[in-house]
Amino acid sequence: MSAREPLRVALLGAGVVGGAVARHLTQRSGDMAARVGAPLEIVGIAVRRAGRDRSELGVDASLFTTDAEELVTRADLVVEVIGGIEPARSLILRAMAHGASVVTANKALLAEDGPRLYAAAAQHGVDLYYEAAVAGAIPLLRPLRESLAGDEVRKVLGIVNGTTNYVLDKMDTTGAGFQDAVEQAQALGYAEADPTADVEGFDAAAKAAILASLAFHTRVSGSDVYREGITEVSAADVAAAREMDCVVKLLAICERNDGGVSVRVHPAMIPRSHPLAGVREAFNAVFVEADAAGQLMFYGRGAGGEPTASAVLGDLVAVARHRVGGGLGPGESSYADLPILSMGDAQTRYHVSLDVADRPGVLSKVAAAFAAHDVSIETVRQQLVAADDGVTAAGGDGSARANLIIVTHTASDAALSATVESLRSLDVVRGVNSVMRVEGF
Ligand SMILES: NC(=O)c1ccc[n+]([C@@H]2O[C@H](COP(=O)([O-])OP(=O)(O)OC[C@H]3O[C@@H](n4cnc5c(N)ncnc54)[C@H](O)[C@@H]3O)[C@@H](O)[C@H]2O)c1
Ligand SMILES: N[C@@H](CCO)C(=O)O
Ligand code: NA
Repeated sequence: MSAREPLRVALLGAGVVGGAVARHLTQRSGDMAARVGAPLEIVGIAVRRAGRDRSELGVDASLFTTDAEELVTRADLVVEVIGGIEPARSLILRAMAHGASVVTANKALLAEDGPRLYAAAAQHGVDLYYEAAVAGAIPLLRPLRESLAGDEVRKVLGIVNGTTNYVLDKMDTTGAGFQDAVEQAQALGYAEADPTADVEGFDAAAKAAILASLAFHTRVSGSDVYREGITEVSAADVAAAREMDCVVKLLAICERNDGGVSVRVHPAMIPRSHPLAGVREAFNAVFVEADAAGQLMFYGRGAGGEPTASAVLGDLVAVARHRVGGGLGPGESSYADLPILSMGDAQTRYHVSLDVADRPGVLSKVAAAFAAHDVSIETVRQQLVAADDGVTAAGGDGSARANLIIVTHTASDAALSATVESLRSLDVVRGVNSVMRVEGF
C-alpha cells in the first residue's frame, strides 16, 4: 500500500445509498486504499438528525454531523446522496469551490441543473461523476462518456425505472390492476410511500435527459423530455398487448435523426421476443445503438442500496485515482448542440384497439381516417364481439359490434395522435379500448 496521505472523504446523507457506501468504505478500507493508491478516510457523514443509533453502519459515531456546509469545506472528495434539488445543489457547488471532486447519485438535480454543476467542476478543476444516477449498478454512463466517445450513438432505448417495471411485470404476469401492483411494489420496498416520481415517469425522464445529453453531446434537461407515466395503463392495455404477443414496458427512448434529437418516456408495447420484454421485476436494461459498435445491451439492478453503492464506490475510486495520479476525467461535452425535437415530430408506431359497428363500409371509414393523416396501416385484425363477453353485442343502431386491432407503420406522433382523434369522432366507432405506442419490432 502507498504511504501517501489519506484522501478525505465527506459523505452527505446516510440513507439507503449513503448507509451502504459508508459500510463498504469502512469494512473494505484496505482494498480501497490499494486500488486508489492512498487511503480513503471518512472525515464526516452529514445527516439530518444527529442522535439516531446508526451503529449498524460500523462507523465511528463522532463522524456524524448535521453541519454539511462545514463538512464539505474539509474534504478532497464529496459523495452527495441526500437527493433532491436543495440543499444538494448548494452543497455540491460549495464543495467544488473548496476544491473537492464530487460523486453524486442525484438524477433529479443533474436533469434540472446539470450544466451549472459541470461548469462549476470545470471552473474549479475538479471531477463530477454520477454513474449511480442512471440505472443504478449498471455501468452505463462511463461507457457512453468514455468507451463510446469515438463512435456516433444513434439510439438509446431502455427500461430505467425499477419500480414501474415491477408494477407492469405484475400486471402482465398476474393480471393485477395498477393499484394492486403498486401496493405490492410498496410492500417490497421498491416504490416509495409517495410513488409519484416513479409512476408518473419523472424519474425515468430525468435519467433519459442524462442519457441523451451524454449520447448526443447536447444539453438535454428533464423539461425537454416528453413524459407519460404508467398511471393510465389499464388491465385492458396489458391484455391487448398479450393478444399481440407483446408486453407493456415504460421505455426511455433517446433518438438522433437528421432533424435533431428526440427524447421521450412513455409506456409502449414491445414483442415478447424482444430482449427488453424479458427484463422482469425491478431490473433495468438499456440498449445502445452506435454507428460503428452496432447494438450493445446493458442489464442489471437499477435500484437498491447495495447496487447503487457499487456505482458510487466505482466513481469514488475513479476520482480518487485522479487525485493520486493527476488529471481529471472527461467533463461535459455539449459541442454538438443538436436541436431537440417536439414529441409531435418523433417517429413512432401505434397499436389501436377499437370497438366498431359490424356493418358494410365501416372498415373503409376507419381506413380513410388513417389515410387522411398520411398514416399507413401495417396490420388489421377484426373479431366479432360475442354477446356473452360482458358487452352488449348489439350496437345502439341494432348492428353487431366488432373489435378492430390496427397496428400502423411508422409515422410522426402528431399524425398518429390526430388519427386517433379522428377515429374517436367517427359514428361507426363505438369506443377506443386501447391506444399504445409500439416499439422494438
Ligand atoms: N435508493 C435507490 O435505489 C437509488 C438508486 C439510484 C439513485 N438513487 C439516488 O440516491 C440519492 C439518495 O437516495 P436514497 O435512496 O439513499 O434516499 P434516502 O431517503 O434513503 O436517503 C437520503 C438521506 O439524506 C438525508 N438528508 C436529507 N437532507 C439532508 C441534509 N440537508 N443533510 C444531511 N442529510 C440529509 C435524509 O435524512 C436521508 O437519510 C437520491 O438522489 C436518489 O435519487 C437512489
Ligand atoms: N425509484 C428508482 C430508484 C433508482 O433510481 C427506481 O425505481 O428505479
Ligand atoms: Na449506472
